[in-house]
Amino acid sequence: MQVTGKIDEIRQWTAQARAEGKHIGLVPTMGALHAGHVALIEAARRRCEFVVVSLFVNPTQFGPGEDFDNYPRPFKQDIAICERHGAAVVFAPSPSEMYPRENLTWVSVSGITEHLCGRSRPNHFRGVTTVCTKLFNIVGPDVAFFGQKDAQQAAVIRRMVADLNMPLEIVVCPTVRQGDGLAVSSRNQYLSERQREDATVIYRALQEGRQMIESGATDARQVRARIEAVMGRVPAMQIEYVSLVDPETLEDVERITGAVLIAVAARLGPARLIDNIMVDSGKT
Ligand SMILES: Nc1ncnc2c1ncn2[C@@H]1O[C@H](COP(=O)(O)OP(=O)(O)OP(=O)(O)O)[C@@H](O)[C@H]1O
Ligand SMILES: CC(C)(CO)[C@@H](O)C(=O)[O-]
Ligand code: BAL
Repeated sequence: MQVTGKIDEIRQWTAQARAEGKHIGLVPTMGALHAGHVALIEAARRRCEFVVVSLFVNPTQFGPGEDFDNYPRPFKQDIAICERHGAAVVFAPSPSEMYPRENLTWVSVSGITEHLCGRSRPNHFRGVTTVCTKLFNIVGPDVAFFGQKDAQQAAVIRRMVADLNMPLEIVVCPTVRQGDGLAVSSRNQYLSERQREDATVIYRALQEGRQMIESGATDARQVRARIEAVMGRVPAMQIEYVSLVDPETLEDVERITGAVLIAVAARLGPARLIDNIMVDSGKT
């Protein structure tokens, strides 16, 4: 496995792989790799002969007061995980390699970025879409792999790629969970043992929402109230949002007909946690 922080170098390596007829898969990450990332790398390996994993804590997607400085960066461990799971290349640029000058050019998706996490993280998705565009331009992947855990991010990237005719396919992989249902996330590291236990209420609450819908509930307000009540059993849980939205437009739904995405965000001590499930009411 090769490792580089240099754009010129990764370009040479991917050009060579392309010339050899290999499909290039890209797994964009911010490092602190875990089972969720490993599932993306494995999905990439099944589809592509040449898998690039990027490790880059992207400053432009963090707002003031967010955890950019504290975000975990266990570089050696990440390299070992990529090697173990068969990546061909790790691309781990520095901030100055990615942003050598003041950035004046942004890629931003309107509409769907304004719901859910967009409300509390105003420039977040602009940072994500800009850095993903840069990564796509640098690596030139045939396929890029994202996780459903960040459902809004996946929807935004899909939309950007479609709207701008970017020549790659986006694959979204299912959320990897721990045995008790908690979605695996790098930010779970911020939780104390007690908070880690409390965090399991999020998935239980989502499951209650699923059961209500599968038992025939069609009023989104009622389902939301139930989810909030279950999460509220943990006094330390500060709910940011519980939303039932259309999976593509991410607009709130009032009456549940067909597929609905239930998405939540909450603060628990030092961590901001997000999770979601897709539920199909079977009604059209
Ligand atoms: N539990 C998971 N299951 C599937 N994919 C995941 C999971 N967690 C993260 N991913 C995906 O991995 C990619 C890189 O995400 P990132 O490096 O931000 O990890 P993260 O654990 O989501 O970190 P954070 O806690 O900062 O949100 C994203 O496409 C993300 O959706
Ligand atoms: C897609 C991404 C790597 C862009 O920095 C990041 O938002 C993430 O890790 O989900
Ligand atoms: N996984 C999403 C990246 C972020 O929260 O900044």
